[in-house]
Amino acid sequence: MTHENRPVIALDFPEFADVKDFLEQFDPSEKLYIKLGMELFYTAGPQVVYYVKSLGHRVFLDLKLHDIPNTVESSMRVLARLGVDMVNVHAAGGVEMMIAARRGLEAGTPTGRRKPKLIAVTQLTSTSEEIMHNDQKIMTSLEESVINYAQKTAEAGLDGVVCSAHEVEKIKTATHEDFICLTPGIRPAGTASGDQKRVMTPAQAHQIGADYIVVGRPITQAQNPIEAYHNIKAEWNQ
Ligand SMILES: O=c1ccn([C@@H]2O[C@H](COP(=O)(O)O)[C@@H](O)[C@H]2O)c(=O)[nH]1
Repeated sequence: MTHENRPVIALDFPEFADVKDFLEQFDPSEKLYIKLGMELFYTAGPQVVYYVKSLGHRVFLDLKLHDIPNTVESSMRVLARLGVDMVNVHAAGGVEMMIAARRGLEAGTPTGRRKPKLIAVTQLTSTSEEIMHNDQKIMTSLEESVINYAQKTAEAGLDGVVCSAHEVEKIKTATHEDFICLTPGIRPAGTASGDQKRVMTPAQAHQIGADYIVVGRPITQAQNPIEAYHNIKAEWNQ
């Protein structure tokens, strides 16, 4: 089991300048784990990755690739050159697509550089069982669907999954202890869930054995983001 002791901060901002403003609030000696998603990558591209890496932070590039295997493979080959620490795909793309993603990442990682971890999204943490039944017409329980995606991800040889903290124990049993469970949908007690449906506090996520927690708005929209980050980090490491 991995325990990444830093919460992964989701920087869902519209502009590169917002990233700079946010990161400048931290002591430069504090090394963070940053998640960059579609919003920033679509506006700022690789430059924002290079900037965050130049400050010595880790980067999870959360682009959730989901396309035909050939397209995913060639996109992963390109993403592998960026120097990020983790990337992802949607498990719904299927085993063949996930194997292609892995192949692309392996082929694209420059010699001597560590290959980024590759994980797959199971069911988004904004999805409830009702939404899954109505919109996706997957008529199993949500937990069964998540576990099925996790098993397919393991079969494809990926490093782990994105899931909610609620499913971590069952996923580890269905795959293996070292299979990464990265969990968004983290909400400290008393904070708004927003669009997230399957939520847990940092302390509960720790207790249940999540390997990574991802936290966005409870930090980035807090009155004092640095204090919010340190409180969540302390709760996660209790
Ligand atoms: O299932 C998923 C997959 C990815 N995310 C991403 O995590 C953050 C969560 O942000 P909050 O502000 O803490 O809700 C966000 O960037 C999502 O794109 C997820 O929430 N659920």
